[in-house]
Amino acid sequence: MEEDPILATLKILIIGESGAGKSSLLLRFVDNTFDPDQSATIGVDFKVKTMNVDGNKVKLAIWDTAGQERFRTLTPSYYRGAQGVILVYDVCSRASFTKLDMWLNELQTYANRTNIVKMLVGNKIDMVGDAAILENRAVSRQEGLAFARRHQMLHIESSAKTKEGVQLAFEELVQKIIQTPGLWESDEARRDGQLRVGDGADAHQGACGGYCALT
Ligand SMILES: Nc1nc2c(ncn2[C@@H]2O[C@H](COP(=O)(O)OP(=O)(O)OP(=O)(O)O)[C@@H](O)[C@H]2O)c(=O)[nH]1
Repeated sequence: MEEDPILATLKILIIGESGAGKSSLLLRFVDNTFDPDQSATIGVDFKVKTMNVDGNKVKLAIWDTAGQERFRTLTPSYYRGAQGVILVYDVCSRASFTKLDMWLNELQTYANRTNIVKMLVGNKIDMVGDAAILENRAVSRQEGLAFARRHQMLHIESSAKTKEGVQLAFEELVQKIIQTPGLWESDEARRDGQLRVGDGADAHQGACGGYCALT
């Protein structure tokens, strides 16, 4: 049987504070594993995954960068050509949320596409799910959502540990990229009618109206 052609190859970045769970989200998404002793990223890591969104086969090149300043090198080339970015904070760390402005500034400085699609991910919700440990939460879901709206980002809360929200974060991001005209290269695919968009009038907004907040 003939395989579906790849509609596009997309460059996705993961940025955010050290320890927020960037590498863990990548590992969960690509290899479906979790390491409680995940070590800090030095420089840049890179993984490839093919996924299917709305019937479109898309190849993702996902770049995971070090959150720690001393391990950060080659910043401009890291950002160049990216169509999507996942901005990660830890729902138990106020500092990781406060630092989001800095990451957005860096993104604005180095990314060469103005219409890059952004997904804000509040990670480690497994740490706050139980009433007994509710006091761990440092950033409310509403606050995360409000920040995302202010900066035209999608928003999801996730756990790389339990898998919650991880697949959806990548899917929603890719769906929005594909639906953004001029953002990805293969315009021939649109003309040739290869591109399939989800059924229904709200296809442009994804499964959760453009701003995902898992309950
Ligand atoms: N409980 C819990 N722990 C997590 C989760 N995601 C990551 N961790 C843990 O948090 C720590 C930091 O995770 P990393 O994935 O290395 O974080 P990072 O953002 O890539 O950090 P840098 O590489 O330094 O930028 C590790 O001990 C992970 O196991 C999560 O969803 N839940």
